Amino acid sequence: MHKLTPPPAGSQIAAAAQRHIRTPAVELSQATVTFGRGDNQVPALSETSLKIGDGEFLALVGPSGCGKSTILKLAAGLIRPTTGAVFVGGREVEAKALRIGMAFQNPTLLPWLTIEKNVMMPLKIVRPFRHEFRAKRKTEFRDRVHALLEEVGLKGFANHYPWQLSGGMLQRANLCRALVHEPRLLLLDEPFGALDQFTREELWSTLQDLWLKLKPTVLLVTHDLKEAGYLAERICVMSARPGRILDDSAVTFPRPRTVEMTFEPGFVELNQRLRGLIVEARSGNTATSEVRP
Ligand SMILES: Nc1ncnc2c1ncn2[C@@H]1O[C@H](COP(=O)(O)OP(=O)(O)OP(=O)(O)O)[C@@H](O)[C@H]1O
Repeated sequence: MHKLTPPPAGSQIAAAAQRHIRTPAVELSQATVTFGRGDNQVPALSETSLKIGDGEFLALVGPSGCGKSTILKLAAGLIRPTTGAVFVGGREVEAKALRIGMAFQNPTLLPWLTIEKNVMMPLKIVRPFRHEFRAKRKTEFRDRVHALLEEVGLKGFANHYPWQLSGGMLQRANLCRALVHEPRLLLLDEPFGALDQFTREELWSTLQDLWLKLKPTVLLVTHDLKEAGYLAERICVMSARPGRILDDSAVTFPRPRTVEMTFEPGFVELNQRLRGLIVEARSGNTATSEVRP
C-alpha cells in the first residue's frame, strides 16, 4: 500500500501499513476480464489481485472505462473472470448464492410500488427472508423498513411513490433497499453521481452513519475523489483500460468524518496526489506511478 509521508500536522491520513487480511471478504486472485470474442475482444481488466477485509470500506477510482464497474460485477458474481478467480467470504463466487446489496447512479425503484414496498423488496425475494416473509415476520420486516427510512431522514415517506420524491430522497430510499436484508457486502457504483454537490454531501453523511452502524464490507466506485476520501478507509487507483491497480492508500481520518475535514490540508494533499495519479493514468503514462501487483 502507499505510504503517505510525511502526514501533515493535524492530518489523519496515516501511512497505510501493509495489512495482512486473513480471510478477505472479497478477493480477486490474478483475475482478468476480456469481453467479446475474436476481433471484437475488449480487454477490460488486466491481471488484478485485490483483498478487501471484512467490514472494510474500499473506494475504486480511475479514468473512465478503466474497469472499475467490471470489478464490481466480478464481486457480485454478475460476470466471471476470463482467467484467475474471485472469492467472496472465502468461497469462489459462483459456488454459493451471495447476500449482497447494490446501488447504482440511477435509483432503480419500481414506480408502481410505494417507498415502503420498494425497500421491502429484497426481503421478499432474498433467502432466507423470503420464506419468512408471508408468515410471522412481515410486521417485523415492516418495522425494520420504517426504522431504516427514519435513519436516512425519510420518516413519513413510506407511503409515497418514487415520483413524489426528489433525486436525493430517491437515492436515500435506494440505500435503504440495498441494506434492508443486512448484506455483508455492499456494492455501490457511483451512487451519488447524479446528485448536486450539497445533496451528495448529505448522502455521504447518511452512508457513513449506516456503515458505522451496520459495518458491511463496501466496494464503492466513484469519480469523486473527495467522496472517496470522505467515505473510504482505503482507496485504490486504477490505470487506464485494461485496468490494473496502480496505487492502494489507507485513509485514516477520524470518524465520523465531516465535510469541513475535506478542506483540511491533509485531505487536500491526498486529493491532489490521487488526482495526479489519475491524470497520469489517463495519459497512459503510469511508469512513474508505483505499480503494485
Ligand atoms: N459487456 C461488455 N462488452 C464489451 N465491452 C464491455 C462490456 N462491459 C464493459 N465493457 C468495456 O470494458 C471497459 C471497462 O468497463 P467498466 O464499465 O468496467 O469501466 P468503468 O471504469 O466502470 O467506466 P466508467 O468510469 O466510465 O463508468 C470499457 O472499455 C467498456 O467499454
